[in-house]
Amino acid sequence: MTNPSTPPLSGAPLLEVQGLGIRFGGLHAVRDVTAQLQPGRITAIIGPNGAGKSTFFNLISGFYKPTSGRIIFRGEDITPLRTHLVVGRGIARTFQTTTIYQELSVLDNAMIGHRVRTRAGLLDALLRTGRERHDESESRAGAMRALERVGLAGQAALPAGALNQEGKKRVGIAMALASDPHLLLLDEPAAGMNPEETENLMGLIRQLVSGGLSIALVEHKMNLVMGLADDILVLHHGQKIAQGTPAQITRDPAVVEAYLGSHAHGGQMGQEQEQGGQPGTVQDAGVDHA
Ligand SMILES: Nc1ncnc2c1ncn2[C@@H]1O[C@H](COP(=O)(O)OP(=O)(O)OP(=O)(O)O)[C@@H](O)[C@H]1O
Repeated sequence: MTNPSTPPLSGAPLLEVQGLGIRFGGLHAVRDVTAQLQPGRITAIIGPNGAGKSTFFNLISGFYKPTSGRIIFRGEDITPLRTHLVVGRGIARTFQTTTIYQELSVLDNAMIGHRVRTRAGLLDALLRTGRERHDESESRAGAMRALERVGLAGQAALPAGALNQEGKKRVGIAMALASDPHLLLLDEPAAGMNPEETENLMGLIRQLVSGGLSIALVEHKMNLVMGLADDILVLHHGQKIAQGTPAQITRDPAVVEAYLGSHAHGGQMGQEQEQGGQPGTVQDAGVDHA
């Protein structure tokens, strides 16, 4: 499924990884992955537990340095850059477990997102040193713009802890958006959300993309992935086994095998199977539909 607002492919990828890999001791967590992410699109990265999805995100965002391969973003080789420089180039991410500061206001959280991501100075941000005060108005404006984008401008003064689960997720996304990225990486954005909240989140993601943002997400909930993604990259044992549209991916024998295999070996996917899935598809392979 392609978003109605999806722009035609212009040719130049937004992000390209070439032979990307990382080893942890003897474990090859990501191995020789070559793939492209196109601008203005939603790319989902899926795969059984332990497939290397989060590690892939950590590589792209500069948290881990690859042991092989290159990462090209908007035509620039960003492989050697440290995290805050990667953010400066326009890649921001959320985390599986979003760290928000419950006692601080929604606005302060978004401002911390702006400062941490652009200056790599959490302590500065929390202690409000002179340098930070100097940047305060810039951060405030950036944070407010981010809150408007996630629909939280009206709750800016509330303590973040007063928001419901969906609101807290939106704060986490605003923290990432505060650096005004070109590419937003969402790590399991729907984790812990009920179906209604998940639907709302999908609406927000579509809205952000129609506003010009490109998004890559790691997600286990297949209804979200299949309903949202323009393009899906499938990892298994750290390797890319397929990339294509949701329709292509659900019928890809290697993908079905990877999911069925992981299900058969102790149900690694760990989620219940929904009634009525189509036989021989990823939906049928023990993947969570939420
Ligand atoms: N910092 C690290 N040190 C050692 N091993 C790691 C590290 N980070 C990840 N791994 C290992 O790399 C492999 C891939 O992990 P990763 O978290 O990327 O998988 P995943 O696909 O995101 O899994 P899940 O769906 O469970 O979140 C796993 O075997 C994991 O234990």
